[in-house]
Amino acid sequence: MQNLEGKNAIITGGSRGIGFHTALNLAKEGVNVAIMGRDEKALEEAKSEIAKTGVEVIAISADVSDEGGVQSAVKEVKEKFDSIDILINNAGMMGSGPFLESKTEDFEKMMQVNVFGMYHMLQAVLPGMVEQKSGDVVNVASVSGLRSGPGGSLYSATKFAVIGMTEGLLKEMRPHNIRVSYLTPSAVNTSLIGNTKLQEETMTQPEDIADIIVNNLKIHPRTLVKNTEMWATNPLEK
Ligand SMILES: NC(=O)c1ccc[n+]([C@@H]2O[C@H](COP(=O)([O-])OP(=O)(O)OC[C@H]3O[C@@H](n4cnc5c(N)ncnc54)[C@H](O)[C@@H]3O)[C@@H](O)[C@H]2O)c1
Ligand SMILES: CC(=O)[C@H](C)O
Repeated sequence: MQNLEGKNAIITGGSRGIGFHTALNLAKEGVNVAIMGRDEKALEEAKSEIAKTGVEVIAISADVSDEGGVQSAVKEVKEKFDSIDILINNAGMMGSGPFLESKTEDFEKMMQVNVFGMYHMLQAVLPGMVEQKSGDVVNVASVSGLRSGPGGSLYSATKFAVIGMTEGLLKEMRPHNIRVSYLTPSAVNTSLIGNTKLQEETMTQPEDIADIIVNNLKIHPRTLVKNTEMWATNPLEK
């Protein structure tokens, strides 16, 4: 295992849900964290909570689907932290419903956030990791990127794309001593899936995903855990 203390991380969508808990767990390990999101009030609240751990915390308001905004946000982080050692590409949105009732603009928006958002972050952060010959990237996909069902075709298309991009990239980056991996959670108890009628105790909690991310990051850099697939116990996922 490696010690993460003193490393620097960026977490997109770090103001709530999986992103917030991951940022908090990393901070508890002594990692300085930059959280990115769109809601300034939520970001400031998250920042105060994480700062109680004693690490350096930066909160930056940026929309991951805005390439220029991402470039400036990452530049700001690089100016404050010496290096970026860990990138958690977590920001995402979900839309669902019958395919024939879907609207092009809604699908485009979801692609922009879930796929191009990750692409912009990777383009901004990876050159520094290649230069320093080390780094960890975790792309949050979903079990919806492994299989799909009625009403889920468009969200699944974005998550299949995330996994495809990650599979190629991890092989390109491995010779540079950079680990690029992905996670495929099932139903996690966050605002993303809203009112699902699922019982909370049958769902994965965002803290569980954060535990898995941090545990994987602590594994010695010579070994890459390519994907961690998680299953809640609820009936949605049969
Ligand atoms: N909740 C689930 O059941 C579940 C399951 C599998 C995968 N996921 C994935 O986990 C990730 C995190 O989701 P969550 O469940 O914590 O949801 P959440 O809604 O609680 O959090 C999403 C975060 O992403 C941020 N975000 C959304 N659009 C953004 C944008 N354009 N720019 C910057 N930030 C943006 C939000 O502000 C928020 O902080 C998503 O990629 C989601 O697809 C969630
Ligand atoms: C939101 C999501 O990704 C599903 C539940 O797998």
